[in-house]
Amino acid sequence: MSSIRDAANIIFNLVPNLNSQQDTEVVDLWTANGRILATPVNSPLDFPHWDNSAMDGYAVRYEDVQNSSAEQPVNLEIIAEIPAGYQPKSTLQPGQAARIFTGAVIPSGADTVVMQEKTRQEDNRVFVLTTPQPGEFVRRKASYYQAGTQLLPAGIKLNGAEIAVLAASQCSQVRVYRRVRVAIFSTGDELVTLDQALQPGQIVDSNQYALAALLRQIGVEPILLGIVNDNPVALEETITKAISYAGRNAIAYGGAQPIAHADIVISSGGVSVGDYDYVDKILASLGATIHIRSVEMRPGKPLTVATFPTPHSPIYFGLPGNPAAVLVTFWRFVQPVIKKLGGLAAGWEPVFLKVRSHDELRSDGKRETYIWGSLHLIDGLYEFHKAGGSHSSGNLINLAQTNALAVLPVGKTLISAGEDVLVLHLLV
Ligand SMILES: Nc1nc2c(c(=O)[nH]1)N[C@H]1C(S)=C(S)[C@@H](COP(=O)(O)OP(=O)(O)OC[C@H]3O[C@@H](n4cnc5c(N)ncnc54)[C@H](O)[C@@H]3O)O[C@H]1N2
Ligand code: MOO
Ligand SMILES: [Mg+2]
Repeated sequence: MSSIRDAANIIFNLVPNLNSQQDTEVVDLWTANGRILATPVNSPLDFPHWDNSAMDGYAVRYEDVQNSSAEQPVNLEIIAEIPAGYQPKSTLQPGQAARIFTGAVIPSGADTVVMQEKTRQEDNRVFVLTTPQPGEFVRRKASYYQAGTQLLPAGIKLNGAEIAVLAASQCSQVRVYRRVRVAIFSTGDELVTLDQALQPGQIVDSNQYALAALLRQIGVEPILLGIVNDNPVALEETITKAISYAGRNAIAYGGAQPIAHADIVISSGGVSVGDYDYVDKILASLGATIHIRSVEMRPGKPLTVATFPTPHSPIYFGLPGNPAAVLVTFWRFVQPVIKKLGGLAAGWEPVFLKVRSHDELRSDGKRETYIWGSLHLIDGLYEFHKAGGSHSSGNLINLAQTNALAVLPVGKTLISAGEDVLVLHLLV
């Protein structure tokens, strides 16, 4: 049985780097939200593009107003009005000012802006009621970004701020990593789809719905392979299909024939020691290397992670069948793998926060224990509240509304109410 730390190291090191040329696509900026930038972006534009005003007011020569005050205001001749979007036509001479508005180009000769509230205008003259700082309220050309240097690095997620930066630099299309392909299926003779009448002994395959939703939450459209019976032949057929899946986004590697399989295959169930738990056996018969068979964690102990002796092998996750184990192992291992595989250079690792626990938390101390619950903001600080009801890994009912998992390491049997606890933060 691997410790969580070892398992995490082994699993995260299995993740191949997507090829920054072949595993990419060009998308329109309007649809780039949430995608990972595949190549660094430079801009030929300076930001700001030209010296411009940060205020509505008057562009002046600092020299003219350096001793101005409310008692002894300097007054200047207003020689121009410069709204945003216009090119100034004249140069300020000593004793002159230009009426200017936020975002408008600073006229030559001027070096400082006095905000309107610190002035008084009489006809074509402005009285300056303060001494500004030299250069005040001038947004200097290239002071935010110099043309030709790196604007955005590869490997970052494009959200509102990054998309604004790209739009401002007239980047209408961007090269991003292709979406990660993930195939999922469930195993178990007891499983039926949710529209089937339940016979004694049967339950609905909720894991596939859970996994599909978790994947869509991180921008992956899952390949749904359905329910597979506890039957070695059917299982082998499905696993073979999953690892050789030729999907819509077929990609050619190294100029060879297009081979497009899932990058990741996730099954749930059939990885424990029962007579009908066939997953590991089938993986072995297909020549897979099984990197992880079980992990010192609760829930989630019988976790299988494997790869196949094929170029660009998918990573196979055989998650334990219990619904809580599926969610916990997905959040702890699978989600980071998908983010890393998807090209995210940093920030793909699980995030643990130290917060106060509202409730007493207990474990037998034998395995690292993940207790589901929610974070509540109390006076600006997060507090962990344990979900009520049974924490059996077969109970999916009280998993609803979970947004954090409290972690009790091996050997830790009790966290008293009010004590600090590390929680795995689940907000994506
Ligand atoms: N002798 C032992 N038995 C078990 C051990 C052990 O160490 N020794 N480990 C237990 C733990 S911990 C877990 S977790 C489970 C994992 O079992 P499997 O991965 O083999 O999963 P199954 O046996 O197929 O199912 C377990 C449980 O989950 C339900 N299930 C399965 N698939 C779904 C689905 N798609 N949707 C909803 N629920 C599902 C299934 O009905 C079972 O109740 O093994 C323990 N046993
Ligand atoms: O690991 Mo199991 O998931 O404890 O129920
Ligand atoms: Mg089993």
